[in-house]
Amino acid sequence: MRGHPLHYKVINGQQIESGIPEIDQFYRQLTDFVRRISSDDMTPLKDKLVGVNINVTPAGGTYRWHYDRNAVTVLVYLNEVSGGEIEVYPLFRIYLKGRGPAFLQRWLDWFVQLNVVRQLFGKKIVVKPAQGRMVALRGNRCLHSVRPVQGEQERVNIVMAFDNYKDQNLSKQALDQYLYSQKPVSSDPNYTS
Ligand SMILES: O=C(O)CCC(=O)C(=O)O
Ligand SMILES: [Fe+2]
Repeated sequence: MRGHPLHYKVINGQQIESGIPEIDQFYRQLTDFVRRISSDDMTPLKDKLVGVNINVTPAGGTYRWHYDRNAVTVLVYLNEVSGGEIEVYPLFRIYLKGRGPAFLQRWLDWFVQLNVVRQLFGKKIVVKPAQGRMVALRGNRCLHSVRPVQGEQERVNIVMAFDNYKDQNLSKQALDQYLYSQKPVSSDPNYTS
């Protein structure tokens, strides 16, 4: 694959809940901490499939520049590998939060992640994966990506998503409309308000 491919395997939230319930518990126990650092009414996602995941990124795997759909993401790295650093531009998104047309948000997101824009205006933070290391970010505001994993070993981490209680209902509506409606809607629920 070329560019910044999406290249990883996922153990989803339902598999975690039945097979590794301790991790599901840990996810729910983090809620207070996330509320404190974000000063917002965050909850684990109602959607059990996507709320907590374990990502297994094989050697050579990367994760392209993106924003998460949810407000706060907490990552816990389970092993140390060479490469595989997460790169973050904190609060770099020009975020309309549904107060503008979807095409404009899509264009702003495309523009801001251009190399030249990032290099001129951004201040990048790079974090190496290490066993037990935790990273919390405003996933829908911070532009982030993962550098290629080097060596032979897979990179393994827990990804835990939190969102504002009200926003979860909104984005669920948008997703349901996207999945089930006959009407043409914006092609990607990331860009519906
Ligand atoms: O694995 C990481 O360090 C980041 C993963 C990520 O950004 C995501 O799953 O949305
Ligand atoms: Fe992400």
